[in-house]
Amino acid sequence: MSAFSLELKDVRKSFGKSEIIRGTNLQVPTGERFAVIGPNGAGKSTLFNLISGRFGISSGDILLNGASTVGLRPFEINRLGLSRSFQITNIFHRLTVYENLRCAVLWSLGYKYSFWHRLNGLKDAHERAEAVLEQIGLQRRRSVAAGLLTYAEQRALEIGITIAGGADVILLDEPTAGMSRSESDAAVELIRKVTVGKTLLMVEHDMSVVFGLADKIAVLVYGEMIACDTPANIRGNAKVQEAYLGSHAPEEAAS
Ligand SMILES: Nc1ncnc2c1ncn2[C@@H]1O[C@H](COP(=O)(O)OP(=O)(O)OP(=O)(O)O)[C@@H](O)[C@H]1O
Repeated sequence: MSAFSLELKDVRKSFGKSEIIRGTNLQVPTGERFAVIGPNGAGKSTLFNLISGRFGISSGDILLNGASTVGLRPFEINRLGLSRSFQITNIFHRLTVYENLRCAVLWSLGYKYSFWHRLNGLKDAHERAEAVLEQIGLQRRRSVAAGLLTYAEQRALEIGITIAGGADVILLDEPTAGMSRSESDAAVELIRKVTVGKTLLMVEHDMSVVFGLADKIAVLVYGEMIACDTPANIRGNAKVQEAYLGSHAPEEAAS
């Protein structure tokens, strides 16, 4: 068993003649929370797309729990234990909150979307969906159509859908984007709670979220990982200050 849930080894990705990811290395130890930060266009989303299998890498290797995922399709990587959030787009707006979660559980079990006729017999899926519903604090909203939830509730549901299948490695894409300060504080607490014992990699622009939640921060600038360190060391890293953080890092971690 690898000590690292996720490893990137000299990963490169080009679109046409443009090299967007330029030899990235990253080791995420099992059970740790990592944040990837960097300026707009640095390649953060591309990196997520490579890790989750949406795009193929041009060269290098990506290991999930010690095994290479190169060449695998997103659902195959998902079945190996990696789940990625998609910023609300994976919510079915006409289904209720509970149905969305049950759907996500069934998807992870391999029922895809042809499961409807078997639903009642699937006690495990029901219990798992109920457990996630409780974890994300939306029990009272269980019968509400997801499209009628508030924005913050939809983002919580999105996190619920991401963790519903029981994946060990969770990728969250800007989980607090568009939230007020108090909503984002609540989201941080939710993420902290649902990722206990799991490995988290998140892309996030809000530095108080990043510094409050991450064990380690990886800084990506123009496709190169210029630093990966604890929040305190990242705050004090002159190279990072110059390339990205400037005066934007919070004075003290918000944890
Ligand atoms: N499918 C694609 N084809 C061609 N170029 C792409 C593709 N996807 C991303 N890029 C380019 O890769 C670069 C990095 O984009 P990416 O979205 O990964 O950056 P980012 O760090 O996530 O930015 P932001 O913080 O603004 O979301 C950009 O120049 C973008 O235009």
